[in-house]
Amino acid sequence: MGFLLNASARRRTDSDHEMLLIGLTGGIGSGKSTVADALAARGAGVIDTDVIARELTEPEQPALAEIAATFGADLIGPDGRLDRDALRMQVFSDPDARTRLEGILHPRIKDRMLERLAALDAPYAVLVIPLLFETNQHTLVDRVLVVDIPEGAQRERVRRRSGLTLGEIDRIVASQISREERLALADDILDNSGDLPALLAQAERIHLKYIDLAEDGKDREVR
Ligand SMILES: Nc1ncnc2c1ncn2[C@@H]1O[C@H](COP(=O)(O)OP(=O)(O)OP(=O)(O)O)[C@@H](O)[C@H]1O
Repeated sequence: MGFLLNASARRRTDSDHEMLLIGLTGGIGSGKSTVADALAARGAGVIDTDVIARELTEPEQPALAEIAATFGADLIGPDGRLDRDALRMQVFSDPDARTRLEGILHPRIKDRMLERLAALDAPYAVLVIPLLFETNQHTLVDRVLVVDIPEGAQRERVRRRSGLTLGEIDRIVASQISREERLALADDILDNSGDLPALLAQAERIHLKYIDLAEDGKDREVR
């Protein structure tokens, strides 16, 4: 067993992997995908739960049939594809609906994530989980890496990319854990208030740190 002696091991509860597990999270538009791509390019094993959620709701997938049965067949277009915006609108302001949707997707996401994790060959693994704290999945990982962004820059970047209105962005931000709470729960923080090169330089440093931690874990295993 590796990683039992570092501070992060306190999180090792309902999961027991040999590989160092990093949970990567942050608010909407904070830069999670950018960081995940940079770490993957360095050799980290990256598993993105948003990507898995999209795969699970492709046409013909069992989860999609369950979503249609629960939320209405009109969410599926004539091409068999899920109308993600319509579903988001339905669950966004309705906590019960949101819980039902999570009940359909989360167990499947977790299964697929663990399956991919078992197949990874990498020095450490990064699980990209946007709602890591909100869904209590920080108990799954050894360390939590938060990408932090000030609210002004966050609104601006999301607006530029998504076409959401500022009001819609504010509602999404308000539905997530606060920036302060997220930072308080982080083990490692990347500050994305600067430009892209500044973020990538931090990603490089954290990658080297994780390589070291992964090596330490292996050493303890051997001893
Ligand atoms: N430091 C930066 N300077 C300028 N643009 C940036 C910076 N970091 C990220 N971006 C841009 O901001 C947008 C959001 O970044 P990214 O997609 O990595 O965030 P995310 O946290 O994965 O978003 P989401 O929560 O929507 O999945 C992207 O268009 C990205 O290229």
